[in-house]
Amino acid sequence: MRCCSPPRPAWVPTCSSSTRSRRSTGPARAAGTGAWDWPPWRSRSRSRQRGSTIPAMLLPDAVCPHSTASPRLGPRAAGDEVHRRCCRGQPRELLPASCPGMAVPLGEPERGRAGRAGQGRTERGSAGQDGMVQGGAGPWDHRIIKVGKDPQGHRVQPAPTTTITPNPEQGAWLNNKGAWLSGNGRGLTEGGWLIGGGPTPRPRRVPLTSRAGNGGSGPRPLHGADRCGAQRGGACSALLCPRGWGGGGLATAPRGSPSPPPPARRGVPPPGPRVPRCPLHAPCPPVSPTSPVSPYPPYPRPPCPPISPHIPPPPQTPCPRGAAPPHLTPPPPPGVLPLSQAWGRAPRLPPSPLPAQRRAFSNNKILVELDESAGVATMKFKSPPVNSLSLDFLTEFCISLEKLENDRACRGVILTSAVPKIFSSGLDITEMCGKSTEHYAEFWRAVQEMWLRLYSSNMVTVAAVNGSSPAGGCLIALTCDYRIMAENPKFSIGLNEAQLGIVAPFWFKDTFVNVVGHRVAESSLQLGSLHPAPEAHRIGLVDELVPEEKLKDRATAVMQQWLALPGKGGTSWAVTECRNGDLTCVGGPGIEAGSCVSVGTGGVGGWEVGKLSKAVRAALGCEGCAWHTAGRSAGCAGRLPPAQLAVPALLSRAGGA
Ligand SMILES: CCCCCCCC/C=C\C/C=C/C(=O)SCCNC(=O)CCNC(=O)[C@H](O)C(C)(C)COP(=O)(O)OP(=O)(O)OC[C@H]1O[C@@H](n2cnc3c(N)ncnc32)[C@H](O)[C@@H]1OP(=O)(O)O
Repeated sequence: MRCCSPPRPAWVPTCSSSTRSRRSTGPARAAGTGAWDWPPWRSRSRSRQRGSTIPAMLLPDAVCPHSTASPRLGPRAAGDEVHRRCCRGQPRELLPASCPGMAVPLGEPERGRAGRAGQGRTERGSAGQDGMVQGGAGPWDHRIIKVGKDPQGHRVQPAPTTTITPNPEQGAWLNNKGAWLSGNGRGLTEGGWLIGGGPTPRPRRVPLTSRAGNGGSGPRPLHGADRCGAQRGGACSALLCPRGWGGGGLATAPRGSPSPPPPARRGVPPPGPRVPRCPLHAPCPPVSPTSPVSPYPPYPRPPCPPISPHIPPPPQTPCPRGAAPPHLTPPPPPGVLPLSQAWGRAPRLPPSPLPAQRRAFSNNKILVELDESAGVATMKFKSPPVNSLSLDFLTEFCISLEKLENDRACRGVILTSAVPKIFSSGLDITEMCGKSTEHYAEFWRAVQEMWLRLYSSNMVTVAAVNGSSPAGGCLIALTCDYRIMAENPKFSIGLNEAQLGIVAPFWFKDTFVNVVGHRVAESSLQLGSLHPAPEAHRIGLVDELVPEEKLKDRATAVMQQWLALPGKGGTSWAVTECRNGDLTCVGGPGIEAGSCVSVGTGGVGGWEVGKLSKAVRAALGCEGCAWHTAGRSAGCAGRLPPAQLAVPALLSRAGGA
């Protein structure tokens, strides 16, 4: 029986052959032992392909680290507790009866859960993941088992067993979370992801009037009290609860969405007209200082981000980012509509007509400054004396990252410290002794969460290491795309756990190995070495050294370099045509015509541009189909009309992956 997925992300696989083969050290059973690595996550090479790998499985109950059957998490009580919270995010159909998550009555409307899907809740999103559907006894019975991003570029994770019901009168589709889908049955989309058909094992029709929640594109506001799992007695995670993220805004239909207005729910006044989702227009949600049922210990929730005074307040006002900049909209190839025309959405944010817009938000331990014009945020750790990674820090880190992840204006993050001479001292040692088992479990979960979110961020991440960075601090730097360190030899970095008499977790190790190579990692880990900056550079632990006063500028320059690339951080889209069994890029900004375009293994939007391996091409063997890829800042808005896509064919040729 399958149980819960990792704490996050929790995509449900569509195919065992999905992308596992592309991982160097992804989740796998240890040979002969039957044991599973945990957390099931990819590692990456330095020439990583962001978004090209995904967690490829739900974990069986026995290997869920939070389940009582897991040998990894220790005492049963802690396992139960965390497992319950973890599994809260899973469709109940997939939970075993033994799962503590099943303690929540099945009959209860899943409002809090539904609210997770696409409402400010971001899933560690591999940009290249597609929605897949199992089933379909009729043309409208589909079980979405994996989804990706919504049309605005926000990742969504609807419950993996979404049932889609047609609403013929309005020519659209409604899933069992109340989210509107658009499409024609062959190319249904939810949250911007194409879904297909097939027989449904157990189609579940949900009467319109009993639907609760909103799968992400529905009209109901995010921040109502009934949106929060905490309000119904369910577990509410600060990271999951939309109210934990002040900038979530309204979960409304994308601009130009063909979705019809939603039906009124019984007892619920019909919602107002849909308005474009613009974080700057989002009303500040009510924020409760603490949540009694939060799996996190009470902590002051971050205040809502300030709304820039120059942004007109009414949400109905057309978003100033709405129009596509002409110079960024490349001419489409013959017969192919520009993505923005095809779907009525801007493929990316226009440059602001105003002077550089900067926004900042801050919580107790992290200061975030977002330069909207550059699309780059700086996260400054400000938790003196040493920026130790306490539970509070980790929680705020994840919230800040998620905020930025949800912000279309942000495409890259620079991590640095506001504390002189210290980047981060690593895990807060005081969190690791004299606390309850539950606290340990919670703390460790938060450590993993931080790593997972950062590692798999769709934003370009650059560590500007302006001080010492032992252990967990080093992990943060390792988890970024690029590391620049101040060239002060007094600053050191490394995984020094051995010196503390503890062993770096294997995923610390894997991340380290990916950066410095096996042998260097081996000896460094065994000795618990802290490498002075010059040595760290020599062994490849950091990518470059610069004088401390130039660190910021250099990080900014590197970021610009990364963001100029198409794909993950880039702003380009490209269209490919299949000619003679090959995929040929017909061009796009920053993409040379004739270059290969990575199509991953199915799906639309968000794919990175890069080399398309012969193997993938052979697997796809596409003929006469068109494909496109959209960069993140295009908000993954790029979708060709279904008629122009042959995605199902591609998917089937790719083995359903
Ligand atoms: C609980 C469930 C999970 C269990 C998991 C078990 C397995 C985990 C296995 C491995 C993962 C571990 C990862 C880690 O990150 S462990 C932490 C490793 N960190 C260190 O070893 C850093 C130790 N600190 C230093 O080296 C230095 O403090 C410094 C270089 C960061 C700064 O030096 P300096 O400027 O001279 O400051 P001080 O040394 O005087 O320190 C100031 C102040 O800060 C306190 N402090 C330092 N580090 C930490 C820390 N990691 N956590 C908490 N507090 C820290 C230090 O004690 C001083 O406090 P004060 O005496 O009260 O002023």
